[in-house]
This record gives sequence, C-alpha cells and structure tokens, in this order.
Amino acid sequence: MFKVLVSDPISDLGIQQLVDAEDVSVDKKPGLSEDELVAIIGEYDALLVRSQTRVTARIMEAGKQLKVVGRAGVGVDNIDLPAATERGIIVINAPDGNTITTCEHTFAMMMALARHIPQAYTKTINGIWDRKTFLGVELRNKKLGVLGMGRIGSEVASRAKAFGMEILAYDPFLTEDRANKLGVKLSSVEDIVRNADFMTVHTPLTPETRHMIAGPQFEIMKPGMRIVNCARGGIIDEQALVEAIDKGIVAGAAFDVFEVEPPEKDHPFLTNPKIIVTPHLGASTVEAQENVAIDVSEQVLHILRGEAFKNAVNMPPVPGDVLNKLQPYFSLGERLGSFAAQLAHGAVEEITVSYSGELADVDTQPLTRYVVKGVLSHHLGSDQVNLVNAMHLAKTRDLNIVVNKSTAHKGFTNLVTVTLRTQSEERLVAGTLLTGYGTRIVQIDKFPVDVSPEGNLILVKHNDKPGIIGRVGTLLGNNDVNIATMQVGRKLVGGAAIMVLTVDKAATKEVIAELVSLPDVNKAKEILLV
Ligand SMILES: NC(=O)C1=CN([C@@H]2O[C@H](COP(=O)(O)OP(=O)(O)OC[C@H]3O[C@@H](n4cnc5c(N)ncnc54)[C@H](O)[C@@H]3O)[C@@H](O)[C@H]2O)C=CC1
Ligand SMILES: O=C(O)CCC(=O)C(=O)O
Repeated sequence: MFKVLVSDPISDLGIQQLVDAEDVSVDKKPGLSEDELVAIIGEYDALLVRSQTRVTARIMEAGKQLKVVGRAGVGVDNIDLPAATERGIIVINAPDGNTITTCEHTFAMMMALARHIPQAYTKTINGIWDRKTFLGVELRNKKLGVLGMGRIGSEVASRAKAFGMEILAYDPFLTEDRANKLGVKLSSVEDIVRNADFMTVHTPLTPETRHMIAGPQFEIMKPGMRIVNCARGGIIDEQALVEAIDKGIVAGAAFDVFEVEPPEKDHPFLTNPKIIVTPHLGASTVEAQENVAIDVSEQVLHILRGEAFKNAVNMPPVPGDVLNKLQPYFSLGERLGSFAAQLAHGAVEEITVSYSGELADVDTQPLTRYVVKGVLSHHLGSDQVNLVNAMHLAKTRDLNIVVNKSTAHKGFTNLVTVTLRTQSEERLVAGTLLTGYGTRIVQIDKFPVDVSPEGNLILVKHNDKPGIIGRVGTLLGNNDVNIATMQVGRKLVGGAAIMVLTVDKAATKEVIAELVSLPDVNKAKEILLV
C-alpha cells in the first residue's frame, strides 16, 4: 500500500482518484510546520503540496521512502530541487491546469488597476460617494509589455489584443516567426520599459529574472506606466517600485505575489493607495484547483506504480512523439546497462552508448538515462538509483558518458550498443527491438547472439569443441537447474565461443564453479536481468 501525504489545501475532487485507488492511502494534514513534517514524512511514498509547504532538504532527508513530490500548480520554488534530485525524488508539477485562471486574474488586476476598483469600492462601502478621485484609463490603444511569453504570457497577450491593445513581448525563446504568429511585436526589455503603458510579468523567478525590473529600468521607464505581477514576487524590485511610484514614474501597480509571503504587516505595498494587492490568488478558481489536482494525482499514481509519467521538473521533458519512439527501448536500455555492468570487472570509468539506425535521428537522452540507471543500479543498488538521480550520480562519480550516433543500419532497423570501459577491460552488449518478437540481445563482446534480455542467464565462454553443449547441459541438469533456452555464438569454427543459457532458477556459486572446471570451459558467469 502506497502512502500519500497531502500537506496543503488541495481540491478534494482533484485527489479523488488517489483516494479511490485500492493500492493507495491518503492522509490530509494541511498546515504542518517543517518539524512536524520531518517527524512524519518517513512513512510516506508521496507528498502533495501547493505553494504553502516549503519542501526542504531536511524534509526530503527524513522522507526515506519518498519517491515523488507533486506540486499542484506551476512554480516549484517552494521545493528544494537539487536536494530532491540528489535523493532520487521525482518532483512533478501541473503546468497546464491553472494557465487560463492566472491569465484571467492578471486581467482582473489590470482592469482593477486601470479603473481603481478596489480603492473606489473601499470608499463607497464606507459611505463616501467620490466620483472625482478615480479617473481611470482605457486599455484600448495602449501598449502592453509582456515579459515572459510562455503559457500564461501568451494567453494574456491574446486577450489583450481583443481589448485593442498593442503587445510588445519579450522572452528569450520568442522568435520573430512566433511573435508574428501570435500577433505581438518582438521587443527587448528596454523597448518595453521605455514604450509600454502597461507591463505584466509572466516569467519564473530565477537568478536572471530576480529584480529584472529594478532601479535602472525605473529610471528609463515611460512615465505613467502601470505594472502587474501575477507571476512571482521578486521579479520586480518592491522597494524600487515604491520609490518609482513616489517619484511619479509609475502610475500604479497590481501585485498578486510578494518577495516574502505573506508580507509583513508594515509592508509598504499594503498602505500605498496606488498599489492594489491580492494574496497569491492567481490560481485560485474552482476549475484550476480541480485541474491541477487531477493532473498531479494522475502522475503521482503512475510514478508509484512504476508506470510512464510526465511533467517531471527535475528531469528533462520528453516530447510525446519522442516518447512514442523511445518507450519500447526503455527496458532494453536499462537491461543492456545492467548486463554490461555484470560482465565488466573493475571500476567503470566510461559508458559509451551507441545508437545506430533510425534511433540516430531521435533525441535519445531519455534512453541514455535508462542505460546509465541500469549500469549504476548494479553497483549502487536498485533502491538507490532511479531515472532522476542516475545522471547526477554518474557525474558525482566522475563517470564519463559518451553517446555515438550513426544512421547506418548494421543489419537491424535500430541497434543500441552499450560499451563499458573499466580500469582493466572493455565489455560490449548490443540489443535491438525485433518487430513481433520483442527486445533481443544480439551481440555480447565480439559474439553475435540472439537472447531475450530477461530472467536468470548463464554466460559461458568456451572453446568451440564437439560435446561441450552436452557437458554443460548435463552438469546443470544434475544440479536441478532447468535450461529454458540456449544460444551459442562464435566468430570462427573451432575458436573462442560463448554460450548464453536462460535458466528457470538461479544457479548457485558452486554450480558456476563446477561449470568453469569442465574441459574447454574458460569462464562462466551468472547474469540476472530483472
Ligand atoms: N499567481 C499565481 O497564483 C500563479 C503564478 N504562476 C507563475 O506564473 C509564471 C508563469 O507561468 P507559466 O506561464 O505557466 O510558465 P511558462 O514556463 O509557460 O512561461 C514562463 C516563460 O518565461 C520565460 N522566461 C524565462 N526567463 C525569462 C527572462 N529573463 N525574460 C523573459 N522571459 C523569460 C520562459 O522562456 C517562458 O516562456 C511562473 O512564475 C508561475 O510560477 C503560475 C500560476 C499561478
Ligand atoms: O497553488 C497556488 O495557489 C499557487 C499557484 C502558483 O503560484 C503556481 O502554480 O505557480
């Protein structure tokens, strides 16, 4: 039974599929302190959060069984990603579910800012009928600067066009072509700051975006600018903004997010009549909260059950078309890595993964990750290595990973070859996917073979002499080891050869030693592929 802890208020309907799952039990404990979480996290396999819970390295250290942290939302700045990666904990988010909701909140803020709605409301309900102070501005024919043209920024731009606004957009990934398709003007930050009437930010908070709008930008800013931040506190320098308002450069600001949340009671935004605020409500709609909780619950279930999943934040994303091409090779890649690691003697210094055939045209990084996981699991234990930390573990061990690609077919539509170089030798295992037959190991060192990569295998190196197959078979039979399949590979008649046997149960060390003592048998080794 997998145990899931929900430590923030997350939509009940959204997590229903977890609650209903027969192999999962869910505990809802919102509002725990870090110490309280540290005390109980050890018994949980998954942790589900929104933005309130800070998932620190301490919590993850105590989460000895923790496999996944699911963020019901986009931003994962409340989760210590390096600590998660180091411990092999998968962090997933729900990037799509709250896009429209946050875009609409941005608009609500922009319009409230343009028409002073919160200020006017406060006066009106206090009995003051003030129709002079709150002269607003139209959005029509105004220039809107959008910094960050990802999911939310693009939706904001599209709606702003319907209001008759001209969009100046900046994003490091925005090309002229895409800008034209979106009907926005590709601009620099400086263009936007100098020319826009309204400005809205939709980037993550990174070292690069922290204070991207600060003193120097306010100095050159078009007077009368109105600024909206429904992304992350800290993208706009709060202190510098207050000063720019005081100097009359900025006409007003609408903020849903703060550098520190919740802000201190004496935060200057809270008393400034030109700044309107909401308490990080961008994603707070019924629809968005259901969407993100459904998305994240679904992926958590996949991860707990060892199935394919998406939206991992601490692993590179795999586009759907790439995933379709690679998925059939994932278990083969891992088993080739494991096979090679079991063959090789000495500390592994380099893993070379060679892709030939059609795979050469695909982004094979996810498959390489499976190979590396297979190699490392043999040495470090399969409970210590997973897809998240495999590359990180390889790096911390100075393990060189080389990838070669060739479109040449080498007799197979696709061939994956794993070569391990250790201090003392180089070993090679190659495999392919045969349509209708599944995956196959087709080469071990220099010998061609045809072996299904699963279960208990015994690899025998011998001299190609008559009678050897019978002697090996008899010895295993006498020791109650049933042979399911047997494959012999050789380069030259009468030369060195190998035999790969699939057996129904593992042979003991004694049986392997007896095999080696047979005439013309040079080596024997057991290989386990799970
Ligand atoms: N207020 C709230 O409740 C919510 C806030 N958010 C926040 O909104 C932000 C945007 O979310 P999405 O659009 O879903 O993310 P996204 O990942 O789709 O878009 C972010 C964009 O920012 C761009 N970017 C990165 N560095 C940049 C830079 N230096 N200058 C300009 N652009 C840069 C990226 O290229 C990307 O296109 C995130 O910070 C997210 O955490 C998201 C949902 C709810
Ligand atoms: O969970 C929330 O309400 C915050 C949403 C948010 O900021 C995000 O998804 O990045």
